[in-house]
Amino acid sequence: MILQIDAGNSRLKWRLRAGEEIVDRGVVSAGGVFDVAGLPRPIERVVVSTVRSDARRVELANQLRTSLGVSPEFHDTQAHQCGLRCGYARPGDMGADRWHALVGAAAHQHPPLVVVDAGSAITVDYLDAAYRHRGGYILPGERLHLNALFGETDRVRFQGGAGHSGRPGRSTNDCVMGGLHWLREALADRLNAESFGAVLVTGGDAEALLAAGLQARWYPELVLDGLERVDIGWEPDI
Ligand SMILES: Nc1ncnc2c1ncn2[C@@H]1O[C@H](COP(=O)(O)OP(=O)(O)O)[C@@H](O)[C@H]1O
Ligand SMILES: CC(C)(COP(=O)(O)O)[C@@H](O)C(=O)NCCC(=O)O
Ligand SMILES: [K+]
Repeated sequence: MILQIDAGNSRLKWRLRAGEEIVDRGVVSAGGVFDVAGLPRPIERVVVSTVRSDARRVELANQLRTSLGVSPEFHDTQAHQCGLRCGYARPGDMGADRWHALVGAAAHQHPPLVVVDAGSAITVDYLDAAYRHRGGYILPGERLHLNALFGETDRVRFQGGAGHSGRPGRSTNDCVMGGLHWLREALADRLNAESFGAVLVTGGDAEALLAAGLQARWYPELVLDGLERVDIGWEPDI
């Protein structure tokens, strides 16, 4: 079996593939322990897409090697791979999750397309009909947004809560949660107003963006879908 890992800044997402079948999958939150020892065996290979630091990459590799006796294969952004061309002058600077999400999107949907990954950061990337990455945007994700308000102010304190009245807030909590909803709606409206191509959304806050009106197809494991295509050398039937 092959263990596929998407190690983001907030959570580690994984799934175990045996041929055509996904036999297990999971999410490990920040600070949580990835109980690798408890996974079904045998695991012959481990492939990883990660945006974490080199030190955290080494830590993950050591854990996997110790627990599974397998050295993970890390896949990073490439200038040209799976028929796609990266729009960065320095491809290695672009987060591997963004690159793999683009590959995964191209495998699900003929471009032109837009990929939105609502993770620790919200990323938006554009792939044209010739499979060329035309660049993108990086914004703070919801957790970072709320952490910044809490951490960088003395008096903005809130409990959270999903509901949004649609009216201006009359308490600190409602102002904060309403403001978060405003940002979701603003991003959804901005993307809905574009006509670049189909929008695909992934990431831990994807459902919140969809609930705020984003018109997009939801692929919860888009990064892992792309990592898998990179691993098997997939190419689009252009
Ligand atoms: N249990 C959770 N732990 C952390 N973030 C979560 C959780 N559930 C939902 N989220 C939301 O998902 C976002 C992180 O999404 P994710 O795609 O896992 O990020 P990354 O790929 O950057 O690790 C956070 O901004 C947070 O709002
Ligand atoms: C922008 C990101 C933090 C998003 O990662 P995530 O939110 O999934 O943890 C990640 O793609 C990254 O570290 N990128 C490096 C900078 C760049 O892509 O230009
Ligand atoms: K991500």
